[in-house]
Amino acid sequence: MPLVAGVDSSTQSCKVVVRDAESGALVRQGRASHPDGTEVDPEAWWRALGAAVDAAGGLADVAAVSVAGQQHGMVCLDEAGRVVRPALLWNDTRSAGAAAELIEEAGGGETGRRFWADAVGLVPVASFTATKLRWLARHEPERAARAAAVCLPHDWLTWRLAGAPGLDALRTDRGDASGTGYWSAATGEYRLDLLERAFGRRLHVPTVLGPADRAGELHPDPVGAPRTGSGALLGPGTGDNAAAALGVGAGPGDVVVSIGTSGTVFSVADAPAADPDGIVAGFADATGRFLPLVCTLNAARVLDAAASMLRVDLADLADLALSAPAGADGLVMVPYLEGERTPNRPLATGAVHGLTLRTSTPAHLARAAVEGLLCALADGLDALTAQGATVRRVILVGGGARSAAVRRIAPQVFGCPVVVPPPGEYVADGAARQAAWLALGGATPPPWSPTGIEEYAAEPVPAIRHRYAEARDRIVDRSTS
Ligand SMILES: Nc1ncnc2c1ncn2[C@@H]1O[C@H](COP(=O)(O)OP(=O)(O)O)[C@@H](O)[C@H]1O
Ligand SMILES: O=C(CO)[C@@H](O)[C@H](O)COP(=O)(O)O
Repeated sequence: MPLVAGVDSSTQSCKVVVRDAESGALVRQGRASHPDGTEVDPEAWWRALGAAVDAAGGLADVAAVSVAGQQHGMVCLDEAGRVVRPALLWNDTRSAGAAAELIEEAGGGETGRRFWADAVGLVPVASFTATKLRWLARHEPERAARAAAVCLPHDWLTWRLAGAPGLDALRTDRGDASGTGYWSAATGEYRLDLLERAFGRRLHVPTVLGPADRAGELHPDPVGAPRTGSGALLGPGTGDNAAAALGVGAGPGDVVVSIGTSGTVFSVADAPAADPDGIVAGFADATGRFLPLVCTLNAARVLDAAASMLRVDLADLADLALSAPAGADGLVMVPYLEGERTPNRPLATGAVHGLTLRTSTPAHLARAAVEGLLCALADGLDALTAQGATVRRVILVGGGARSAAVRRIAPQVFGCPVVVPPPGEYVADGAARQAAWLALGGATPPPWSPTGIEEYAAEPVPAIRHRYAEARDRIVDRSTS
């Protein structure tokens, strides 16, 4: 049976799975950490990929490899293919002013937002690649002058696995291209005029491949990546959310909620989204369809922060949260710890409301943290529904789905059944499924589907969301002094 490999180069770490192409059975896996920070030298991803591949027993025996990665990160390359500066990641908010400028230049307000939504399915926020290019052009003109090409984290890693064979060999896919702000999921074409509007001139961009197209071949000895072997096919790869949809096999009525560094809420759709409010991003998926998506900046790290404040580990945090009553007796946490993208409040800080003697306990704070992060995602679920998505059930994935409290409180907040696949790497799995599609051929990906799914149901508790909605806008921006 042929083996295939899938990579998830996400914000906090790199994960590699090796699976049987036909059955999808897991054969081996590995992971390695990424450095902290919102700007990262891509070489650190390359080293982590090498370590994760090594931990997964190498790639010498695989028939195909696909890379999925964190979306939107700006990787600028010079004529010789060297990075011109560390990549600015999706959660770097320094380009918030650039986003506002791009909307203003398109007519401002509702007119400007509608222009961008109609053109590329997105309204600029700090996360998107186009706004990062504007920031680079304005703030680092010398580095900007050296840029010859721009690509995304997964494009760059795929290109390195192919041996970095010149800028013309850069490849991407619809899913990740749709998060740049200069490629339209609706038309399937680049808008290089918008890239030029953002950056001041055109740059070379990767060729956009179809869902099971070949991006190249694994180089026999890509420098620094141990035991890769050679000759395996390279898939087009995709953004991490599109890969997760493929990994869990999301179908009609399924909304995927991923609680990783980002919180994302998305579904697979037959038509592109164009939300002039900018809440729902009109991405493409990894099967030739579309992926309307809402993304928050604050998700699993809200749990990390609450656990650290309470000096407990994540398992104890979950126990504490479940020991407090639903609604935490009115204690509400608005979890904008890194500013926020949805709603677009890049300078916002988090807040805790409703402190009384009764609610001043570790259990109440733990509960408020879990409920706050879920309420922010529930707002995303409402926005997705308003754009036409049907929510029969939520499929919960990402590191945060390992929390028993998140799993049990989620149906109370979302108001629908929540299913949780067994703990796993669904982004890497989606990439592996894409690689299997390439290796085996056919009109659709091989029919892998996760087994051992657990279902969580609970009576909805609308008071949790009402109380959160009252507190949501009572926040203060970060001090800039
Ligand atoms: N048992 C757990 N309970 C709560 N959170 C967890 C648990 N295990 C891992 N996490 C959190 O998951 C996050 C990483 O999730 P992951 O989906 O891998 O993120 P990313 O893909 O953005 O790198 C970390 O912030 C980590 O604290
Ligand atoms: O910006 C988005 C989606 O628009 C994020 O979802 C990134 O793609 C990062 O993902 P994680 O590392 O949190 O999985």
